[in-house]
Amino acid sequence: MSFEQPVPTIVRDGDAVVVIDQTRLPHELTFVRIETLAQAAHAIAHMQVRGAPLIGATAAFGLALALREASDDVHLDAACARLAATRPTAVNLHWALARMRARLTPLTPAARLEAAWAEAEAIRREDRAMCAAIGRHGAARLADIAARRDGPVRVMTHCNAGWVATCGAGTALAPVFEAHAQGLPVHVWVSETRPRNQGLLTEWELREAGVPHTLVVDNAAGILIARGEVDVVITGADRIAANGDTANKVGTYLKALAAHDNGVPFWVAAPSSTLDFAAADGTTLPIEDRDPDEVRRIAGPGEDGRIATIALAPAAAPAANPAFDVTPARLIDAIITEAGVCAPGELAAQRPEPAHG
Ligand SMILES: CSC[C@H]1O[C@H](OP(=O)(O)O)[C@H](O)[C@@H]1O
Repeated sequence: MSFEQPVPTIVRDGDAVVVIDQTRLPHELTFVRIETLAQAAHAIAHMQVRGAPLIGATAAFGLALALREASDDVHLDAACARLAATRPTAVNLHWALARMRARLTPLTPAARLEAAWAEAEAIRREDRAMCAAIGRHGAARLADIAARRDGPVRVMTHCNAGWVATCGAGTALAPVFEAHAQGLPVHVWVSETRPRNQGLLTEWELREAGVPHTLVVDNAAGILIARGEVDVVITGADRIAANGDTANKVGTYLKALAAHDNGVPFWVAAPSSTLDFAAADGTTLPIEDRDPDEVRRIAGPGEDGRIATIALAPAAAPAANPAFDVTPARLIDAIITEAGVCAPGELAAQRPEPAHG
């Protein structure tokens, strides 16, 4: 029995879409009903919706919502620009908008709304299938590791690339969920991933799925790897350049360095919608700088159980908040996509065909 996404992360409901509000997780599972372009853009920019593949799907549905308001070329272009401006690093957002534009531009304005809903749903459905394939390919590699050792396969993750970040079973976590579903013993070292602590979403997903795991601070990664307590590091990706250089949540690069220094395999898992063949290498990948207050402040349930935000550092503390970094291909041992597992240098063979023409 393969692992299935427990709760839909995005689903159409009439003339709206309903998404999980990830800013309330892992403490509260709540939903947001998105009815307009503005609400879709807000949800992406403020990370109510997050995770490269889910950002792409949400932008696609956001375009359909925009066309409910008006479907002429000027409005279509303005809506694409507004959604594209929400977050720069996850290429899935820009891939989805380009795919939607290629599908809609040739149509008459009157035919665009129905086609937009259909194309957005196709993107959602295809991402679900891509996650499942990544799970199968990755689980087979985890089984290879299991065959060489006693005890559970010990996986380290970074940030959250689980089912809440996608339209399906996840990317970096999909092999873990699939291996666990197949009865393969695994244990996951879950890095909290400051400053937004998306690792707490990973902890929640794994706990709900009954997968053994241990939550650790990001800075524990080095000693765990050096001690030989990690068999493989698996992360997601937000944008993978043609040579395999990978932009992912800040801190990924440091884990890749520690893994490389200790001979621990480092795998990146992502659907082909994360591949950016327009970027020859990682030197041009856009890195999002987010509000420094995300470094100074943190949110969580207070004594009364209500979500509160507290200041870890004074407002006067100068802070910087690069949200991603770039891991060079030389530090990556394998890239897992829906097409299979390859070395970074073999990505060209996985270049997807254009969706329309
Ligand atoms: C399958 S999620 C991929 C990727 O997206 C996350 O970034 P964010 O939480 O800012 O949306 C993280 O980098 C994941 O690895």
